[in-house]
Amino acid sequence: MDKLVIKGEQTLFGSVQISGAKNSAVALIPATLLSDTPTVLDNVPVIRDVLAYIKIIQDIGVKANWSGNQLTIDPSGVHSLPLPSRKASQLRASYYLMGVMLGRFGEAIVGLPGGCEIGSRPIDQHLKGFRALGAKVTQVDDMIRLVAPRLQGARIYLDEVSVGATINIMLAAVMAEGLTVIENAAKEPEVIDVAILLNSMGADIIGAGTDTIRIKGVHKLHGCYHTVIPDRIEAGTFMIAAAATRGEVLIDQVIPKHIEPLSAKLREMGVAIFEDHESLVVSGRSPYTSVDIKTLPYPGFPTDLQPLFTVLLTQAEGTSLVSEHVHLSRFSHIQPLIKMGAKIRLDGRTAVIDGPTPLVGTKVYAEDIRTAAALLIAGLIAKRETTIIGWEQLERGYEQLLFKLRSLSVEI
Ligand SMILES: CC(=O)N[C@H]1[C@@H](OP(=O)(O)OP(=O)(O)OC[C@H]2O[C@@H](n3ccc(=O)[nH]c3=O)[C@H](O)[C@@H]2O)O[C@H](CO)[C@@H](O)[C@@H]1O
Ligand SMILES: C=C(OP(=O)(O)O)C(=O)O
Repeated sequence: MDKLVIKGEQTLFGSVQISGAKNSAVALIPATLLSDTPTVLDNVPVIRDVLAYIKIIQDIGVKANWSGNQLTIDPSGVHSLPLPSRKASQLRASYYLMGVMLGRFGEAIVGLPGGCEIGSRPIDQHLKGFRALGAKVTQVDDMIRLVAPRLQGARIYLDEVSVGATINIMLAAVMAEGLTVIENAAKEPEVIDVAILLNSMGADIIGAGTDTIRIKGVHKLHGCYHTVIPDRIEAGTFMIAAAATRGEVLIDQVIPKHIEPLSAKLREMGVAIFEDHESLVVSGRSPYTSVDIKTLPYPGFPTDLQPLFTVLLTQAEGTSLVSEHVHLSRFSHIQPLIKMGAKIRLDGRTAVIDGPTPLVGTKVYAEDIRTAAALLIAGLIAKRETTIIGWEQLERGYEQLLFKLRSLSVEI
């Protein structure tokens, strides 16, 4: 199926269980290859990026077995092989095989990563970290080669707060000689999740979740059992959808603190949110007032929810400003939204949204996963039907999305 047709003017009601986090799972899976005994990962989302990762590691001798959402990874047969670009470009997180292979075998040959096309996404900070640990880095066409028979701990200051670089350097440094200190590190919950896994495997990491992470190298890691944290972006998607459709949804199996930057903004515009330990209820209201958001590294407002929040702001009274400070040109959702009737203009890295405007369903094209999610929400509130081409991007990161939406009374 190459298009998704959404009936307009729908309201979400009911409860939904949030799956394990895509951006954690795709880092935890390669991290398990640093040991030579099996690790059990629980709450792993069955999504396309995870399945692609499993295929990649199976090709280098790793055994992986599913039991529901539990994934057992046996890396005892892993061997180092070049990861060609056609495989590495299937997803962003293939870059973690650089840190893992370098840490485990002292050598890695990995193609440049893929992922959402949301502007330039350099990996210079990953390479700066590997160089600081003593690796020789060369690039031929779209392949990166890293060599370091023995990695040596180092002090690394990141010029950009990067989730990928922070995790990749942690992966390479866990078995390096001596102490590594990452300064200006990313503080995202996914960084902490990886550090918890590595520590359960025998690593010595402190400070994950702050901007200074200290890693004392150890000689060997072992397998363990670990549960993937809930996907805060999936949770945010349902929260915004509930608010935009003026519905009421219980979002279950979440860590409310991880979604605080979104909850705070929703409350500010008039959405009612009731929090419990592992769940929250989002209750849509009318009218909403305009608010401004600025995407920033955690605990700032997450860039991955910016396109979706923009849709909600088209329904708020007044002018809202959305400034993108992480992926500076992440605005491919703006044109399709304008086609649906939204009043949005772009001024550099800021979208200016005048609302409220009724949206009208039409045929729209989604270039990446969060644009697809944004257009899905736009389709739910629009008049008439919306057809999304490129909707299969959603399968990269949303587990059983259509099933979950149908259970919230959505016709799709
Ligand atoms: C698989 C995964 O986890 N993807 C997430 C990860 O992507 P990803 O790890 O690619 O994003 P980063 O946190 O690295 O990027 C943040 C910013 O730093 C810049 N940068 C990054 C690395 C580098 O070497 N040089 C550099 O300049 C990027 O261009 C961007 O402007 O974090 C992003 C920011 O929360 C999210 O949008 C993605 O969903
Ligand atoms: C940008 C995203 O993912 P990736 O980094 O995998 O492309 C995302 O999940 O919104």
